Amino acid sequence: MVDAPIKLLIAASGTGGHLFPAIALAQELPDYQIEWLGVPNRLETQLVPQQYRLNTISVEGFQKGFGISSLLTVGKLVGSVLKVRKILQNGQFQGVFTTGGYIAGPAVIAARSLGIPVILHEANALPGKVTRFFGPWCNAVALGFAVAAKYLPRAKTIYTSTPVRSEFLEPGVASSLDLSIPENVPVIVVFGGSQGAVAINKLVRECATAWFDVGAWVVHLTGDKDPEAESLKHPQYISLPFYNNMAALLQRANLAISRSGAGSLTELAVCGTPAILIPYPFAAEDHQTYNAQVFTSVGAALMFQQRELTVEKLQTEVLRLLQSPQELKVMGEKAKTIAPADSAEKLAQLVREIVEK
Ligand SMILES: CC(=O)N[C@H]1[C@@H](OP(=O)(O)OP(=O)(O)OC[C@H]2O[C@@H](n3ccc(=O)[nH]c3=O)[C@H](O)[C@@H]2O)O[C@H](CO)[C@@H](O)[C@@H]1O
Repeated sequence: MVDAPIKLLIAASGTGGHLFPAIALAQELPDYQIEWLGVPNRLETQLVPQQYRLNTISVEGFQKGFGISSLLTVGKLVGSVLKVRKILQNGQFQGVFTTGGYIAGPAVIAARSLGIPVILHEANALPGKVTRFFGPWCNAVALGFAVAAKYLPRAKTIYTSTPVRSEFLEPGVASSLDLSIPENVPVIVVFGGSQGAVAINKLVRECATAWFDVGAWVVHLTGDKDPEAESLKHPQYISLPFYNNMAALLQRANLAISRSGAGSLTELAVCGTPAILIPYPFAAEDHQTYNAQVFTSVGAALMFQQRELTVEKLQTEVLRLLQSPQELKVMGEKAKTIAPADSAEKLAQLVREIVEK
């Protein structure tokens, strides 16, 4: 008789940074029967492959009020926990994997109250509040950056790095770039996480002419919330709200200008792309600065805080780097030292060890 497949519920929601690592893990577990737990109106409805059934619950705003201070928050949490318990029981799930954030609270409580093991992956150098609070309840907390362990003294932490989408690891993926850019020109990629960054978009549009003048091309991933996204036209400028083949694009790029979300950073590291990092100033507890510091501390990137970054400064730094291929090369090599390529495998191994025990 063939054994029934192991059933795993993946609770990952909201941003590319939370979804892509979970999708990469799911792809590493082809023999598992996987379902998703998300929220009805967030990015998971677009990004989660259809083969994974998406169960949704409403937990919007949960993380913000998470101080156990507001009755409303506690009420919402109890409601969400009950719903997740029902999903887990009805589906007879044997394990839960989560990438943290607001969906993780109810997922962890529901699973642990039923004795179901939970593996949490925390991608950031400074773990989020939910991870710090619920980490000790989990069977293991896998870390995107080793430095995060010091903020989780009571959790069972293990460093796995953050999994990237499988195409990042395919040899020859660079040739799949479907943007018409001449071969020998320097390419600058600009992106602001999975949602785009309007403030960076504005700065870059004001800087770009000087970069075009020295022959550079700019691929600008603006997100879909920038009303001026279409305002710059130039033969060396490609602007898109979102681009899927990041693996090819980051390998082609000579320089990236980016926010410092954990997902973007890990991909930059895997591709060895030198970067100028501009942490999102309103990220919870300024965690993007902590992420960026992992890169600046080894010389893999430069970091500028948005409040201090003027058009002149960004324009000049980029021109300087474009004229210093050796410096770019060294930054790219340093970036590669940060990300081990087998993160998805390691994480899948950890899930198997815990869920199949
Ligand atoms: C604003 C905010 O709080 N963001 C957080 C969010 O990630 P957020 O999704 O904002 O940012 P990440 O850098 O982690 O991930 C962005 C992902 O989107 C992809 N992408 C982006 C643009 C595009 O056109 N195509 C594309 O595929 C990138 O390749 C990357 O995989 O969760 C991360 C992981 O907890 C955190 O580190 C980030 O700080």
